[in-house]
Amino acid sequence: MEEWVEKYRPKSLNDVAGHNKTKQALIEWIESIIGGQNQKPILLAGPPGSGKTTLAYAIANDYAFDVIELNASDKRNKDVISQVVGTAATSKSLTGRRTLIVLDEVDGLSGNDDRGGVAEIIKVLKTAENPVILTANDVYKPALMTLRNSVNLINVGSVHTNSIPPVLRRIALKEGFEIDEKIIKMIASHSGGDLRAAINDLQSLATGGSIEIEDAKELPDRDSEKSIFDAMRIIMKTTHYDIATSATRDVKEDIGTIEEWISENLPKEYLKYKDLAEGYDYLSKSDVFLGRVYRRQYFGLWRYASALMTAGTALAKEEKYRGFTRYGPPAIFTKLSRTKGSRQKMKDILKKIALKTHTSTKRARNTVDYLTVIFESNAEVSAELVEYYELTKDEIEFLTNKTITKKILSVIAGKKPKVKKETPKKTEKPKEVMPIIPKRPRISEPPKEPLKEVIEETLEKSVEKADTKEEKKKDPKKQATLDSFF
Ligand SMILES: Nc1ncnc2c1ncn2[C@@H]1O[C@H](COP(=O)(O)OP(=O)(O)OP(=O)(O)O)[C@@H](O)[C@H]1O
Repeated sequence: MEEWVEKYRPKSLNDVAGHNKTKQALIEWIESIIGGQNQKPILLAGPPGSGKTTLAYAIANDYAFDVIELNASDKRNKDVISQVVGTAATSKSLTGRRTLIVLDEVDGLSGNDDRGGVAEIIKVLKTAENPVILTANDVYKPALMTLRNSVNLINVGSVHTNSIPPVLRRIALKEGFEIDEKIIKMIASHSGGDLRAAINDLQSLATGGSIEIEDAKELPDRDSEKSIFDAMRIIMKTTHYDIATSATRDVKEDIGTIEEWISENLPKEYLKYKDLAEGYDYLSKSDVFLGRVYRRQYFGLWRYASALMTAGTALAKEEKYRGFTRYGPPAIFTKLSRTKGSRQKMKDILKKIALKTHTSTKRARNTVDYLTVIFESNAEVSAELVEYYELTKDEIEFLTNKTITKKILSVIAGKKPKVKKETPKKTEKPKEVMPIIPKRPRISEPPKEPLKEVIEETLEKSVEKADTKEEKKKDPKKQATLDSFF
């Protein structure tokens, strides 16, 4: 399916929503270049999806320039850059038109990479005679400090919320579907000035069938925090290390949840088996690190887990997949919420068994396995077990089925003594029942002799004992010392 953001990318500056000052600055810049003046390259800096690349293409189109784009997915090494920016600079393209060079996502470059890093780009830009437009999200990265001096920096803000609805309305009209104005407004306000996100949201709602207001309410809010949907899109689409690792920076979900999201969405994006296998390989490695972090509290390993998860999976693909992908939340979460009731029931059963058998609930799982087999084969034993473990009807049914449960319960009912309905006759004397008094244990038997005598006798005995001990001590012959051994 074609991505609407590409399909409806404005061809002319007139179609670019908002950014009036930027458009004016670009027009003046290109006209002065056409007029033969030397101009520094332009660096368009602004949030994702605000239209930086679109602006570059639109101006090229309006002034009949061909575009050579080097985006982050291309191998922007020194040779490629100097070949494109350097040698092509003075010549016209095959069509005889001039060329505009677009270097996308320069904030993805690392400062000291000598094969296509910032230093190399600056060197090449100085020799470039063709106009160059660079784009970046985060121009204040330290790596771009020196680059900022070699360019004309234009800050492109996010698209104003009021400029978004007309774009969405136009797309809906061209796609031939009707959409409630309230939903349009909702998409616009959710987008937080990211027009690409707004168009993607519109497309994902439209491809889901009818566009309902309830669905629109579910849209991720991009205003407050970066949404997990954006993070997915960035990780799945980019082939650049820095961009991938920073994708999850402002996402509110924890790292474990992000891992589940990547795991869920990877096969939706990576259609080549090799890419997919490699992607999962990185994800599993990240999981190993994450396990260590949790188990051993080695928080230093955290960043390796995060890098393997984001950049590892992003770089696993050979090349970018174009086209629209509808990312979604991990199925495991919906499954868990669906099965919450039954998991709770199992927990209750395990707790009961664990309590009676003095084991952990983990061990009690084995008992459950045996129980289900016994329930199916022997109703009498089952009845005893059910009574012993104090299982309820629901719980028995949960472990087996309705018929077996009925059988077991009828055995239990049959065992219970029947309550006599007739009341005993008043004249009849109740039979005397001899109570069975258990024999007391010996220890607690009272001494047969009177207490006083017993005490006196014991005292006498102990005095005698002490005397003989004293005598023994006094008898030197009987005293064994070390000397006596020599
Ligand atoms: N101001 C705009 N007017 C009309 N369409 C826009 C505008 N901004 C963005 N879009 C739409 O969003 C898509 C993405 O925009 P673009 O690639 O220009 O964003 P960007 O600012 O370069 O983003 P990134 O920083 O992620 O590269 C475009 O293809 C276009 O469909």
